[in-house]
Amino acid sequence: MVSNTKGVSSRAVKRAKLSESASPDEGAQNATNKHSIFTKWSQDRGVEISGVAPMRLPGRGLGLVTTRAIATDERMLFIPEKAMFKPNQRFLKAQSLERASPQAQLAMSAMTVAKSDDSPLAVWQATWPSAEDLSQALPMCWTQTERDNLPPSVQQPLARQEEDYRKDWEAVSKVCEDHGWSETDWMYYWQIINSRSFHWKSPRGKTGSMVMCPFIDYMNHGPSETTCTVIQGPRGYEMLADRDYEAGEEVLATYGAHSNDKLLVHYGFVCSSSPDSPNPDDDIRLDHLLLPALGDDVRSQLQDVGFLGAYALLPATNELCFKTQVAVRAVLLTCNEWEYFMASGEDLRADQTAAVKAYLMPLLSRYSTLATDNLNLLLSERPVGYQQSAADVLITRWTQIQEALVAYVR
Ligand SMILES: C[S@@+](CC[C@H](N)C(=O)[O-])C[C@H]1O[C@@H](n2cnc3c(N)ncnc32)[C@H](O)[C@@H]1O
Repeated sequence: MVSNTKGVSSRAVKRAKLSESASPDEGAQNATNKHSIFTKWSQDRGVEISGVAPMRLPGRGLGLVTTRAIATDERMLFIPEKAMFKPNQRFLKAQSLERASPQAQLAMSAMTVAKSDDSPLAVWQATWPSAEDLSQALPMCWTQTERDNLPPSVQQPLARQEEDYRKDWEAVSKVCEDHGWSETDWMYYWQIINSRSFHWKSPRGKTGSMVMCPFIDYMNHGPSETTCTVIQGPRGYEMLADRDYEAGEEVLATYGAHSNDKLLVHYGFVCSSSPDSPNPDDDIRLDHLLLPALGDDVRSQLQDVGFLGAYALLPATNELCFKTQVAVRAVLLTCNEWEYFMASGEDLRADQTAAVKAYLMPLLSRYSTLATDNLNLLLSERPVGYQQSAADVLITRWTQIQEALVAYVR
């Protein structure tokens, strides 16, 4: 039993379940209604909303937009703990799922409620993306052709996500079978939780848990230092304006200092980033180029000092990350020189920046060729086997990679 979802008016539920009509105007009207109904539903549960409202935004689903001018530090949202949807520990215990991952526990709790007749979450569910929206956006659901075009740096976080998904499915598959729910049903709720949950640590509890928070889950992501502040207070989450806003501006929160590779895998989008306006959180991973080039001895030396892997070019500063600089110097320098650089960040004798760049040039040039080939294929008139949305996001990511490489080797 999830206490914070009790008592929803069944009239509101039925209204929210109105199917979207064939007429575009009526469809738009219903879409507006379901967001108004959910806004009221959230307020009835103690969510405080001031000066923001949900709005459909091109290329990013729904987002929160200011309805009036907002001053720096003004509170736009407050989500009390009582309005949060939490894992249902009693149900999880009864199903022997206490040891499942926090994501699996929350997804299973949400699915159980959402699939019940007259679901108390129906008003909220009506505002979530559809299974089709998710499968178009998330690489884990893409066809092999689309996945083959992903940059090599995306493969590792994708493999990790698939491993997490597989373990969670193994943990819950029997419970799903008992309830007559398919893996496709389950995957939808797993993906919803993956992209819409928060980590809440109750001031009363010893441990934290993953939760869902109504209304604030409309908020789209922006890079670090460019977004509103979401803080956890003793009674709930607050969202404060980071600057003055005019009416009609989108307000963003940051989901973390994530690279675009990670955003693509977990959330199905990439932030804009170009040499003129780089994303401070982005990096262009170079492991697939550098690790094979280093050789066994150097790799083992780097492993000993904790510098093996996670090599990157940083588009925001047009520089190589420190680990990459250490790794290439392990090839170029004597042991003393290398250790001096590792400890001080400076070269003992002449500055090795140009030598490091010269070492990397053939590798980066190979990567640039791969980016060009993939872009040519995606930009060809009719790339076979690609959904438009997958092709678009791949074009964006490969262009970012290509631009960062060109800016560095210039
Ligand atoms: C917590 S939800 C935010 C609300 C969501 N836009 C919706 O329509 O329900 C997270 C999802 O929003 C989308 N999103 C968030 N930030 C975005 C951004 N900066 N650009 C494009 N899509 C974004 C992604 O689909 C992501 O998985």
